[in-house]
Amino acid sequence: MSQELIETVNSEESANGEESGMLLELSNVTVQFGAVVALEQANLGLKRGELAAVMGPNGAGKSTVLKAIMGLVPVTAGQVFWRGAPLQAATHEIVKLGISFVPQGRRVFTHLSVLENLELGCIYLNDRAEQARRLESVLELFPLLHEKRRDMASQMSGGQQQMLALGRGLMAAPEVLLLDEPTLGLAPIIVKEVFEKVHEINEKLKTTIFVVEHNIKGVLDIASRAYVLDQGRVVHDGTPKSVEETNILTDVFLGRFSHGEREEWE
Ligand SMILES: Nc1ncnc2c1ncn2[C@@H]1O[C@H](COP(=O)(O)OP(=O)(O)OP(=O)(O)O)[C@@H](O)[C@H]1O
Repeated sequence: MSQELIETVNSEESANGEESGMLLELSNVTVQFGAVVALEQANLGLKRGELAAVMGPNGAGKSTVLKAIMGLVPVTAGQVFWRGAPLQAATHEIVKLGISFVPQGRRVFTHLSVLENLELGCIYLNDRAEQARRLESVLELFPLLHEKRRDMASQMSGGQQQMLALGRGLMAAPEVLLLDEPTLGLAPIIVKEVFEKVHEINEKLKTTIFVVEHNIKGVLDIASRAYVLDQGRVVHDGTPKSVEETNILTDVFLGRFSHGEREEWE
């Protein structure tokens, strides 16, 4: 490639996103379902290596953020950018770009074994050796899955199935992992284990993570960045510490916002 062409490509790539350090970015994204505005001109982004939490009350639009990235909901305005370029791939192709989605509800295949579930995480790969390498590294990261590798997923507890769902997400060797409520419905001791594992994935594998969570304390303990949503709007973007200092979550959960603006209460 000529120097001139390299510079053109680089400047195009940096038109949005990577120039500002954003690996994945939602820029002014609006998602509407008929009269319901699930996301309104939302700006959220993930820098390489970050673990960003997305928090907010029920119906705030948190899951819609992840679904907009995955092309699972119609983006009516705005754009999702991946490495600075518009993300336009079909949902089933997105995993090949390096984005892996672990949806809410531990959707493992209960009639398949642990190993079979994991293998499905990179079923699109033709390279058998690479599949085997990935399986080995996931089993190393999850000793529990290694121990239970021949068991049927139906024999596992909820927490174990969540670990399996995480492991399957990692079989795609993603640059970015999107996690929707990974601790939902789990016992407190298991919740702690799941958060520790998510943190470990971010630290050890350097996987960039977007995590939607209801468990505020747990997720703020491991996050490096925090978004707060309310009625489809991003009302806070900062460090976990800034979330605590501004008391934003109390205001949002008490309904002290109107159209994205904080209302003064006496
Ligand atoms: N497929 C859909 N059709 C119609 N409305 C939808 C659809 N998906 C989401 N919504 C609505 O969009 C809004 C945001 O939903 P979303 O699931 O993103 O919220 P959330 O913050 O993840 O909520 P929760 O914490 O309850 O999971 C809600 O009002 C929801 O009812």
